[in-house]
Amino acid sequence: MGKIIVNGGIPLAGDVRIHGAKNAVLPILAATVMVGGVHIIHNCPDFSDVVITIEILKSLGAKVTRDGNTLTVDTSGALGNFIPEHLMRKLRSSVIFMGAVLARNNEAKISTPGGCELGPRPIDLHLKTLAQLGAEIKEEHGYLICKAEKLTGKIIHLDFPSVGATENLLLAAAMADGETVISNAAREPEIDDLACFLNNMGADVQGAGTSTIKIVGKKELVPAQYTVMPDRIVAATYLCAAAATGGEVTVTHMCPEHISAVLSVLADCGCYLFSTEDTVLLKAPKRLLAPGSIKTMPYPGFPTDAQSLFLAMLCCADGTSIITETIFESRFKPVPELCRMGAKISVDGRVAVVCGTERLSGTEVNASDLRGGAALVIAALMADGTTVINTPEFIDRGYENFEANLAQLGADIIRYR
Ligand SMILES: CC(=O)N[C@H]1[C@@H](OP(=O)(O)OP(=O)(O)OC[C@H]2O[C@@H](n3ccc(=O)[nH]c3=O)[C@H](O)[C@@H]2O)O[C@H](CO)[C@@H](O)[C@@H]1O
Ligand SMILES: C=C(OP(=O)(O)O)C(=O)O
Repeated sequence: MGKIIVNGGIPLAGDVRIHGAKNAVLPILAATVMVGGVHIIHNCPDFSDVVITIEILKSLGAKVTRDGNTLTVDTSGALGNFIPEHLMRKLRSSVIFMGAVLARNNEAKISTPGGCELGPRPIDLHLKTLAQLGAEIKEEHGYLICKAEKLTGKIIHLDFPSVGATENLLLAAAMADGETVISNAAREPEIDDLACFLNNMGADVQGAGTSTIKIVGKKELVPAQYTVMPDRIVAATYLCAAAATGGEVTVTHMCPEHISAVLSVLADCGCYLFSTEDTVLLKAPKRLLAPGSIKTMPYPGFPTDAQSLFLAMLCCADGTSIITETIFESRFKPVPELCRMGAKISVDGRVAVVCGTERLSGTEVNASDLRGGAALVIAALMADGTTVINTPEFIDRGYENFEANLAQLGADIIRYR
């Protein structure tokens, strides 16, 4: 088990470049199996969720090579329809292979996916809506056996705008017979990115990024070349780290429009922000102001994936912040660890009340999920003294060169593997 050691109290300064988005690249890589041939994926970050997705692709028969941030994925031989449970359980996006493999092979055998433990994460909406397109799905010995002689386009209403269910539907509908219309679709930018990749493969997807998506099924697709969008949650992470430490940081190669809700709260906290098309400069005040209340919502609302980051950042703000988590049942896991560092946070169900304190003090804490782990690093950067963060492997799921980037911004941070 590795650890991250941080000596806090240094305001971050400088520039940091944002890598490709985890939640975009994973479904895009899954979509490559829909048609045999050589796909080239640029701006593909190198972290453990991508490494596992590559293992899944290989288990299906694909050949994958990396040259810097470009992946070449040859899916000519990716005719497998079985994904072993030990790979499925390592990440959430493994479930998107269901739509992809079904579209190519009319058959898929997978187990339920993993991902961060944030409370129950059922896949009932994925199963229900794929069944509406004509898939028959049975559960046997812990595996989901999915079969579809033929997938047929339908008008489908999602009871909740689930990101993953929208993605699975996009893939299955892209090669179905006829037209599919998804209403109450998820509007996250990663959905639009996946749709753009599918359209590069010759699919006909219109309206992605809005709540109504129309897909006209195509009999054949072609391999594609694509550049993955920047990671909006990673951008939010560096901005929060800069704000928490009273720093001045420019985040580059990002899309400010994707994090409008995050930028608006940072401005309420007293930060000066200057955005261009693909950069954000943040100058933080000496002490942040508590922004009042934050409520996580589906896009374009405040992202649940940024909630833990703000929770940590606001521990030392002037005033009381109320954070309501509406997407996941159990996403306040870093709270006990932050309290051990001196934070004053009380949680009642889905609401956390953070009473800003003057200072946090370093101690030994345990990361237990991806963003919660990043949040502990933010707390450590603003704390007095030394903080040891155990199990940083959770952070490795979705951040490339995290400690090196923070060190580049002036942080005193070391990673032991
Ligand atoms: C790999 C990836 O892209 N992960 C993101 C994706 O996760 P994911 O795709 O799992 O998120 P969903 O939008 O599907 O889930 C949101 C909520 O809907 C519920 N639900 C979902 C599906 C379903 O069939 N039944 C059901 O009840 C979930 O339990 C959760 O409470 O979107 C989340 C919400 O923005 C983000 O936090 C994750 O980072
Ligand atoms: C919850 C997250 O990821 P996943 O859905 O892959 O667990 C996340 O990226 O914060």
